[in-house]
This record gives sequence, C-alpha cells and structure tokens, in this order.
Amino acid sequence: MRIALASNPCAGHGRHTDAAELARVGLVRRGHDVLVVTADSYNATREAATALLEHHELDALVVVGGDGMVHLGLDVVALTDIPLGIVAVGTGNDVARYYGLPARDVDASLDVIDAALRDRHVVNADAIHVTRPDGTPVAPEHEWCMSTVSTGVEAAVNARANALVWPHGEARYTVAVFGELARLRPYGYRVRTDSGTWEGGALILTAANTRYFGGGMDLVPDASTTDGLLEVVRLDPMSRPGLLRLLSKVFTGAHIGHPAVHIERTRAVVIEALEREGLSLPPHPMADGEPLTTLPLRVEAVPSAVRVLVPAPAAQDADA
Ligand SMILES: Nc1ncnc2c1ncn2[C@@H]1O[C@H](COP(=O)(O)OP(=O)(O)OP(=O)(O)O)[C@@H](O)[C@H]1O
Repeated sequence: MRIALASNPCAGHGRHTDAAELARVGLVRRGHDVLVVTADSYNATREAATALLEHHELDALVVVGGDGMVHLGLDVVALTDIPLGIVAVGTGNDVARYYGLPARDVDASLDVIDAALRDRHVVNADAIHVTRPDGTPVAPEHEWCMSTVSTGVEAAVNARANALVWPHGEARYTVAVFGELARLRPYGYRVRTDSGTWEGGALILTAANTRYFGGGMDLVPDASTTDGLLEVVRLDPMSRPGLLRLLSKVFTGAHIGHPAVHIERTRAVVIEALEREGLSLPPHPMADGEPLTTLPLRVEAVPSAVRVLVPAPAAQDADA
C-alpha cells in the first residue's frame, strides 16, 4: 500500500529523532510504498503533507510524534477517506493511550498500523471542529482537534509544560501544575451548550472528545469518539490544597463524582470570556496540547470526521 509518512523531529523533546527513519524502514520492510514528508516546522509539515495528499493516491497517512502530530495529521485527512496511523513517540501520547496504541515503540506501532490496513481495523471517529461563535473560520492549522480544547488552568499548565526543558515524559505536566498553583485564580466564562447558557467562575474548562489529558490524566473517563458528542468538563473554584487533592485523583478518574466537578454532554459548545469582578480572563486556549487562538470559540463534535487505524478489537480497550 502507498503510505505518506509525516514526522516531527522535535516530538518527545528530540529523544526519538531516529523514529521517523525507523518507521520508514519498518513500513518498507512490511511491503509498503512510503512517501516521506519532512519539513522544519509544524506549518511546513502540514502544508507538505496536504500537498502530497492532493497529488497522490494514498492508502494512509502515518504520523510520527506526539499528540501535536496527531493534531496535524487530523487536520490533513479530516473529512477524507484516508486513514490516520499513529506512531506515538511524544511526551503525553494521550490519543495513543485512548486507542490502546503502543507508545515509544516504533516497531509495535507499525505492527498495529500494518494489521489495521490489511484487516480494516478502523474507527470512524468524531473530531472536534473549531470556529468563531458565528461560524467564521479560525486559523486553518487548528481547525480540527482530536482530543481536547482546553481553556482553564489546564491550558495554562499545558503551555507551561510545553515550555519546560526538564523533566521529560509525563512528569513534566506534574511539575507544570505546581508552577501554575502559585497563580491560581478563578477565570470568568460564559458557556453555551445544547442545554442552555451558564456563566461564572471556574478553574478548569475543557471540551473533550477523548478521555485523557496531560500525559495520562483520566479527565473524562466516559468520553467516546463514536457518540457524536463532546464532554464539557468544568471545575468550580476551590482552594490550592483542594485542587491538589482532586488532581491526585485525576489519574485514576476518581475525581468523577466530586461536587465541584461538572460534566455535560453536548454536540457543540460556545466558550466566551466573562468580565466580572473577582474573575480573571481565561488563559490562552490549547488544542491537543498545541496553542489555539483566543476566545471566543465554538467547538463542535463532527461525527465520523476521521478514520483512525487501531489495534484488532480483542486487543483494544477503546470504542472501535
Ligand atoms: N517539523 C515539525 N513538524 C511538526 N511539528 C513540529 C516540527 N518542528 C517543531 N514542531 C513542534 O513540536 C511540538 C511538539 O510536538 P508533538 O506533540 O508531536 O510532541 P510532544 O509535545 O513531545 O508530545 P505530546 O503532544 O504527546 O505531549 C509541537 O508544538 C510542534 O508545533
């Protein structure tokens, strides 16, 4: 089969620079014809991959990197029939975690992709589409998101984690949490979902399509990419010790049921900043761990927007 291979040499803070070449060699060894996309920035990679898809008949796009590369790959193949394969060698790898895909193991990832292509193990997955509230497009490189659009302290933590040079791996999110605690304050929002409008102060406000965030936090255990819905998670303002206690439960999903945690299912949500005394303006939103654009935003679940190559059903714990 003919496969486009797009990689990010910066993923996992450059600790997997040989992953792209390993993936190319591994796909060729498995009998595939590989077209390699290499560029020195996110946008250049995205544009090169898009151009490749326009000019070649392809059986799949395989991305090598972290959740940011999945974000990029989704942007390229959204609303097409070309399936997306994931070789997860990033820092958080939350999309791979959701689909039960290997992480930081190129060969195991290629085995899954190869078998999925041959035996059609594909999830017709929902994706998140982002616009301004009136439907005006945002920057094309962030029009589609796979996992989450976050707009609260979790977005600030994500941005801080991206900027840290140490530690590597999931632990960087934990370090970033402590960095953000010192500045903790409630943010003001107006949130419009399918069931009505809410406004007030919150610490966390995320629209999720998949369940994990920040390198394994089980933020929305019931999130599904095949229900046509987003789960909007909102956390009421609370003290620093209270937040720390709650966050210690997020990795196992034990925060669900806490009275300060609100989760609402909706097809679309409009999030605006609310100016009110005692409430701060929300931080810069993040999408799949990448900086998005400023509020206000409308985010919507688009059913079956992308075909994701996944493990055989018996080996999976997601919703194939
Ligand atoms: N050539 C490139 N192609 C794609 N992205 C690039 C490139 N060079 C730098 N980047 C940047 O690398 C950053 C990290 O990307 P990626 O998400 O793949 O890895 P990660 O952050 O280590 O993993 P995770 O998102 O799972 O935590 C992104 O913000 C992206 O903009």
